[in-house]
Amino acid sequence: MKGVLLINLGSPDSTKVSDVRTYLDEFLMDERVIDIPYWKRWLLIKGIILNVRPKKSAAAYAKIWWKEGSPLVVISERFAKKVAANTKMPIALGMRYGSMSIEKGFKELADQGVDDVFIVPLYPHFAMSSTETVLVKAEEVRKKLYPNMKTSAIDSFYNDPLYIKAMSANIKKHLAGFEHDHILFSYHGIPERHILKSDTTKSHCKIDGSCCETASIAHKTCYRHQCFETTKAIVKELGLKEGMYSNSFQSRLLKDPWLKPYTDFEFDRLPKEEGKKKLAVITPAFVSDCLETLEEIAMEGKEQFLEGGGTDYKHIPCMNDNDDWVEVMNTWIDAWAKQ
Ligand SMILES: C=CC1=C(C)c2cc3[nH]c(cc4nc(cc5[nH]c(cc1n2)c(C)c5CCC(=O)O)C(CCC(=O)O)=C4C)c(C)c3C=C
Ligand SMILES: [Fe+2]
Ligand SMILES: [Fe+2]
Repeated sequence: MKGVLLINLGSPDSTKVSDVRTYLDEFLMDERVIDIPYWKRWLLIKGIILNVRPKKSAAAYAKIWWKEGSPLVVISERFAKKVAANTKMPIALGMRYGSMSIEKGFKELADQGVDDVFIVPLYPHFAMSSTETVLVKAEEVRKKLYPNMKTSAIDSFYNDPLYIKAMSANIKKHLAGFEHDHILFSYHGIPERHILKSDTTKSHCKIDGSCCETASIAHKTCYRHQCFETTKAIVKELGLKEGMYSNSFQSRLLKDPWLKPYTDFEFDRLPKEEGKKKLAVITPAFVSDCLETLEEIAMEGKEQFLEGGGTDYKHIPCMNDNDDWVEVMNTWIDAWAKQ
């Protein structure tokens, strides 16, 4: 029997510093997230980061936490429930990190007699720290616990016309009544070196981004190219004018260079250097709202932009469990099931 496993990133169990530490330990010890030799990662994460970061992150989570739990988890559960209501196929949800694990998701499907699983990482764009680590972990679990199960995975959907249409409709709905002079497309950042590591041709991708407009098979796994393509497609769908929008990358950690321009620098630069005072921010790398959108963009970003000279600011919510997005997922699932 066929079934679907939706996989998102995951959150701590609560905003307690100890729970946040456990979650960050699993997340940051992932070799596809902090991609340095094991002993160096161990010293950096266990010796330094886990002594300071959990307290700071726990305080940030406390600002956005819902009565039902982490917004990312609650929204993903609501989404999965709605998708399940529109199909006869069993639908399960798992998280790459935290207690709502990928193992649990597989078990739920296996218990219902599923032996052919469609894996859907809930990330539109490929990155080694998001899609790849999900697929590697899912394969590890399958091999170890369900060796007779068949699996296949959805392709990155950054330019899928259905995703673009649903995203654009969501943006249009939330922009209504908000007068703006600029739209910032803020994507989750990654360290620049990840772009080179994920280049399957080992020659196409360049740190400076001069490669992203030249067609290449490397773009199948190029996060920056895929982000730019999402922007272009949404711009086309919404008919946005040149000069009225731009891209940036958020959520840097540690000192290495990450993809540029940095979102927090843009919050200062746009009002000061470009005279943009009324800003709408959209976050297409996230299908559900989470710490990085609700705290970093909707709260911290707003404060920074207004302090820097901006006058109006709005974060456009992610698609979350809206009906268009649910319908898109059901269409993809049906298409896979018919193959
Ligand atoms: C080196 C560190 C990180 C990389 C690389 C990275 C890539 C990456 N992350 C997401 C999506 C999310 N990240 C979220 C939180 C988060 N991310 C990092 C670090 C890296 N992410 C940390 C340490 C945290 C935890 C919070 C913090 O301490 O700042 C979240 C939100 C989770 C939630 O519970 O709400 C998401 C979603 C993507 C898509 C990505 C690569 C493209
Ligand atoms: Fe992240
Ligand atoms: Fe590129």
